[in-house]
Amino acid sequence: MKVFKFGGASVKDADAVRNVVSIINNFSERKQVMVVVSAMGKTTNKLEDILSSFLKDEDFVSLIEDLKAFHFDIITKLFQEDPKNDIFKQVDNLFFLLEKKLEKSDDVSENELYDQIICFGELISTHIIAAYLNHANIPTQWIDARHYILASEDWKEGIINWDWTEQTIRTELPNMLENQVLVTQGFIGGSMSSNKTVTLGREGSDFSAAIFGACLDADHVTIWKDVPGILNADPRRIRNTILFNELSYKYAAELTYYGASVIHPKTIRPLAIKNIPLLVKSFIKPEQQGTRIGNFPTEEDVTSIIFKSKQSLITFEEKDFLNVNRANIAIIFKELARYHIEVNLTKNSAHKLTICTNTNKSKFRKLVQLFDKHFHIESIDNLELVTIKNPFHDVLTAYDINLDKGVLLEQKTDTTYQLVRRV
Ligand SMILES: Nc1ncnc2c1ncn2[C@@H]1O[C@H](COP(=O)(O)OP(=O)(O)O)[C@@H](O)[C@H]1O
Ligand SMILES: N[C@@H](CC(=O)OP(=O)(O)O)C(=O)O
Repeated sequence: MKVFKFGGASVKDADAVRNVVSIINNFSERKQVMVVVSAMGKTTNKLEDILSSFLKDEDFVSLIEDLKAFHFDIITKLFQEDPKNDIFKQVDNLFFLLEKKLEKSDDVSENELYDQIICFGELISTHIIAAYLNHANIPTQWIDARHYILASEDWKEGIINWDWTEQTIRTELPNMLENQVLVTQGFIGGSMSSNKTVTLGREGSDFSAAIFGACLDADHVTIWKDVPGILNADPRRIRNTILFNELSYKYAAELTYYGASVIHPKTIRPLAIKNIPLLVKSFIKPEQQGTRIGNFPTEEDVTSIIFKSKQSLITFEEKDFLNVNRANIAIIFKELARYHIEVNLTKNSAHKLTICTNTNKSKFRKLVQLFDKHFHIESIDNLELVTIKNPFHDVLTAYDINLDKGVLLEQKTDTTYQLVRRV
């Protein structure tokens, strides 16, 4: 069996959905294929705006209306010859349920509410894709990922219960895959302790595809993108990029760790453990090979450039003229792990520990609360982490990487050059 994952860009309008259906038709046997789909276009960002307006007591209803109109426009175009198709009622009902969830309650934290609202993007898109596949005479069943992927109630970044998830997927899905296409949501799972939704981290649909692929021992997992495959840099940032035909799991994991947004960082591991190939292919030119990620030799001499934006440098400076020592470094790192604060780069000197991390104001406030007694804590925001794998002399000039606004931190090893710059 195989798993196909389609992201927001691949289902952003009616033509895009038609293209997805033609890929499923042409590149699968209409069975033994599990299709994992994200929310359409920028729907997840729109849902975040709706939630934030609701929390600020601003007008969120008109934002819901806009999002509903966006989806209705797509289904009206797709089901022109079938205006009575059930999908119209289903989408209407999902928007009704979305509005119902937006009711003030003191029992529900903002993060928990976030997950109950944000999941609607994927719920709506998968209903539409499944209905359109059936409309195109491709037998398809919609399934609810929350019944198969179980996660902890770490809202916004649920941690997978692998044993339960693997057992359920293995027991229930193979039969269902026998003679039809299964369509399900990326990015969402069900809670282990209630029947609530838990999301798996922004852009986490790739990870969902890897979970299904690993649990079903798939022949391969294909992620369909708007680029020809994995390139040595984001083509939106660098001209004349190079396509990797083959890439080792290790190198791919490294690129995603440094911030290559083309695949979610959690995607590689479950597939690498089972040696399941991960293909990254273009939904614009689906007949092209794309990139195959597997157990290939590491690419020692390819230069790759990765930009990770929305970074902050947080500095912990000792208040008592004590040096930053092993003991307090350990305490700081323990708390960073507890609050899921990513450490993308570190530097320590006699009195200071500096970390480069993803900007997150509320997590920063938490750190200040925790460590204020012993440390002066400062954050510098609006930064970008640039990582160059296998750099060469003059690499910055060659790739036109401009440092005019200032570099705050720089680190070089034999194979990797990293710098944090202002943007
Ligand atoms: N190394 C890279 N190779 C290819 N694409 C990259 C790379 N780094 C960043 N990207 C960007 O990732 C984008 C695709 O990811 P994304 O927009 O998240 O897709 P989707 O939402 O459809 O899953 C590309 O359009 C490209 O600009
Ligand atoms: N819709 C979610 C999950 C996701 O993975 O989306 P995409 O595949 O479009 O990056 C998000 O935007 O975060």
